[in-house]
Amino acid sequence: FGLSYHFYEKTCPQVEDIVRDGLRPLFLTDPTSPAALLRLMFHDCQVQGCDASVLVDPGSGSDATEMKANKNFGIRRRELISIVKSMVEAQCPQQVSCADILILAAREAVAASGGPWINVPLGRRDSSQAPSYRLADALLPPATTGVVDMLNIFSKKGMTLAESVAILGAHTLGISHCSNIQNRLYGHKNGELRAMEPSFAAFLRLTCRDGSLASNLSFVLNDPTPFAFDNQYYVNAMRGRGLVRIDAEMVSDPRTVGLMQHFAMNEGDFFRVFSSAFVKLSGYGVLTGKQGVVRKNCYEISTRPFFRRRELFPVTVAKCLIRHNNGRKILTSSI
Ligand code: HEM
Ligand SMILES: [Ca+2]
Ligand SMILES: [Ca+2]
Repeated sequence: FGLSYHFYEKTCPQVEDIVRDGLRPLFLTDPTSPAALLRLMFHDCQVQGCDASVLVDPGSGSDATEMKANKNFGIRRRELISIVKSMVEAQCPQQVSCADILILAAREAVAASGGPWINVPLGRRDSSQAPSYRLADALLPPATTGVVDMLNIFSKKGMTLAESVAILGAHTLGISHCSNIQNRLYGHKNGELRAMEPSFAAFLRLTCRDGSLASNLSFVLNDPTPFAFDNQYYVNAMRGRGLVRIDAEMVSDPRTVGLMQHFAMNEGDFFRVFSSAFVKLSGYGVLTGKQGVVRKNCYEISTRPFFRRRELFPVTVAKCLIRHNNGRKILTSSI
């Protein structure tokens, strides 16, 4: 019982259109949001699988949720998923999981930025438990991740070497905060500065001047075209302008440099391999069938399966009405 390309055929055939039409205007008002949603998908899938756990807010069954993890620094625009979810709920109540909406939103983020349109199977369910921020901090890769650890992360998701190099092409969108590249400028470890093109190193030092306060506020573009999903990330990295360690190290590691070069020259191949990598990442550790729940609000863990809530609904309303009327039985008789 896995994911399917026709999962909502009967229950919400228009779901993919709702997500697309809902997001496009939001992307226009904030062109940095596609990058945010693509990274959000990775950070969800990496912790307890693609189950929308990253969307859960504190105060709904767990007091310190994933977003409290240091490694989730820079994760933003989670509210877009809630906005789209409410659009979907209006047309197909209690059918579509937040986990599926999150994947569809990331797919739209890629397509709307000029990248490939990726056909993704659906049928994920939402977690009914929010993992602790400690688990997120343990599982999300640090900014200092090198090639060996990166390949380890993605081979666990069934990705080939080429797919692992292609999924990092997500860094064609968005930004990195200076705090995440400090190690590359002042660490002098692993010959990192030497590998960097000198004028780029000078530019980074200027943009990310020392000082911890400034470094959480200032940022650098991941590639020269941060709003366009293109292969400039690879072109840029091949020129010694890779930003975070993994971007730079992939052009010096013999296992990955050939693929970096290839994707820099062949955008079509990058798009194709990225698409299959995306499907593998988005299918990682998913809950399906009767596992998990379909949350009503993406930010709230529901403690009971949904049908139980619906059964309880009239009783709950009745109790509230009685309370609000100080026990007078005016309205309650109509229930
Ligand atoms: C070993 C793997 C990875 C490492 C070490 C890594 C590291 C980072 C770091 C340090 C940042 C900067 C965050 C900030 O300062 O706000 C970043 C940004 C980003 N990452 Fe990754 N990343 C990895 C894999 C991925 C994957 C698999 C995806 C998506 C499929 C992804 C998508 C993004 C995007 C889109 C941004 C820009 C976010 C924005 O503009 O808000 N990354 N990454
Ligand atoms: Ca998750
Ligand atoms: Ca780009």
